[in-house]
Amino acid sequence: MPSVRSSGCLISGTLTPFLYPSINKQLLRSLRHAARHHVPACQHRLNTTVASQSNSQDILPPSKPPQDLERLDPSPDSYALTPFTDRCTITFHAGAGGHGCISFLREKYIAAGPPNGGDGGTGGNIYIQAVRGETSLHKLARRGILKAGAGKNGAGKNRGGERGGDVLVTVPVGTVLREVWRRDPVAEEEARAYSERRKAKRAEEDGAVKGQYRRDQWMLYPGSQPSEFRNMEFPKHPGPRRSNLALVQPKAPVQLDLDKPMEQPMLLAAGALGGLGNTHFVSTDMPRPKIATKGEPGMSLHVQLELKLLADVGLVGLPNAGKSTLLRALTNSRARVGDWAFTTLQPNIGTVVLDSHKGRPMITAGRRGDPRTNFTIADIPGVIEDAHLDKGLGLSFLRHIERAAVLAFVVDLSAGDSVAALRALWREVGEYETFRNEEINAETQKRLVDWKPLVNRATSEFESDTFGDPEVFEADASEMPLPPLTLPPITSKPWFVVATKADLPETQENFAALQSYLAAVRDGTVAHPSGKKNAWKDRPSAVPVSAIKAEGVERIPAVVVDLLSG
Ligand SMILES: Nc1nc2c(ncn2[C@@H]2O[C@H](COP(=O)(O)OP(=O)(O)OP(=O)(O)O)[C@@H](O)[C@H]2O)c(=O)[nH]1
Ligand SMILES: [Mg+2]
Repeated sequence: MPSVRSSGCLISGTLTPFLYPSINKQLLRSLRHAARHHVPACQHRLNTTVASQSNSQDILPPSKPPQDLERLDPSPDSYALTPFTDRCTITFHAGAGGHGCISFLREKYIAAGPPNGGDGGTGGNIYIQAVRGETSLHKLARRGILKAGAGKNGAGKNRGGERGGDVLVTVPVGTVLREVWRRDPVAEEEARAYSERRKAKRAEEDGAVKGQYRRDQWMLYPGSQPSEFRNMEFPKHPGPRRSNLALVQPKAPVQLDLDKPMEQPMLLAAGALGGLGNTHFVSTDMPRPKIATKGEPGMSLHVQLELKLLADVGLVGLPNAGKSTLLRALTNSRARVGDWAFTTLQPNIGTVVLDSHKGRPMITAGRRGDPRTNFTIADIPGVIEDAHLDKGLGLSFLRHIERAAVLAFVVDLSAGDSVAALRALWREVGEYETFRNEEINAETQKRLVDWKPLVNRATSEFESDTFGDPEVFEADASEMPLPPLTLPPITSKPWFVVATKADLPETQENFAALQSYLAAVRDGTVAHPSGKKNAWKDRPSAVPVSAIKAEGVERIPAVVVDLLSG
């Protein structure tokens, strides 16, 4: 019935009386009636509150608007694939400096005035800032390279070049940045100048050398003959120069653990200085210098970014336990839900807003006393038996579990013994922890023997004074993996259990068994399900919910905030 559908969409619009004044009230009423019976097709697009006549309405409590619950049991195509990346490498290029200008005053009756070439502009800086609200590194992973703007060249009338544009890199809170390699042309030049000075000292000839100049350092007046410069005595080159900002740059190799939101951006790589205009080279011998210096080239920094903290809460559960449905019930997430295992293939992050900023704060607890207005939840792919041996989606998602502050074990009350399910989940997590510790130990051993940190190569040259081995430079350092991050043990994290599908019949006994098991763990009469000694067991609790009906989920934020605040 395409005609009815289109008119159904039409009548809901507020502009209808103006656009279609001929449609009388009677006709509108009959169209509305027809549209009500054909809502599903256009309701999605209109986002109206027209009541659906679907079967699901029978099981819904009358107080809830139906569309709120429809999103908890969506059709397979009603989801958004949120891009997600928790580790990436990226190269930052700070801006190069603009060149100095060679110019002379020229006015009426002053045919050949004094020099007035301005200096080149400074290159743009690279800043980094950890902010709340970002949950993934996918935007940076897609860029691969980020360049700050180069400084503009100087101009006549002593006008300096414009500064290059800065780049601000925003990353999620909990990102770890580690330097893989860097190329700092100014440091290389410093090393070169140092070794040349030593050579010159030996030959007892320092200072200006007639007819000898490095073409890559100087700008030459285009109107002159090359022979002019061949016979010219060049002034001493000012040498490699750095901006004062470079002093506040973090020392090489950069290692940053950005685990708190930053109020101000932090400088990562300062832009290079611009070249000097020809006014700087005026002397009695050379009153009208036809030379200026080039701008310094900008530095490059290749770093690895890794999310140490993925989200405040990680949902850990067997496949099909209802994790994605729970995330949809708690947040605005559009995670895919399906009645089959491995519906979720990569983490989905949702944000639970605790305070709507209307009236008094609802919950004012935080890790350092600051008011917490929201927290994030990560829906992670389902864990299966022997996942720690890389079965199923294996280690990749266990890695994500390690990156949550609080673990929420999601067990399906309708799928057999939930105590056994919880223990199976903990067994995998515990095994993974053992496996990871071994991995880190092995890595440390290896690196003690043959791993050299990838330090600033120019600095190492400077120290060794063995300039000029290009082979050392060309080694592809990006291939060299960095050691794994050291993270707090998973078993030390606070945890609780979300018992889902409590709306299904005969789930009460299962939940009662789960509760008594948790009470026994708390009291110490039963060992911690991971089998680890120092595991967290202060106050594990179980929350029964029906995620599909959004019942019982409102208790979860309070439990999470309690565990997050320690
Ligand atoms: N009756 C009932 N069904 C539920 C509930 N929660 C989820 N389901 C259903 O269980 C099935 C699996 O839900 P998902 O949310 O996709 O499960 P999952 O844990 O994310 O699954 P994977 O992503 O494969 O690990 C879907 O058909 C849901 O509709 C619930 O509280 N009650
Ligand atoms: Mg899922």
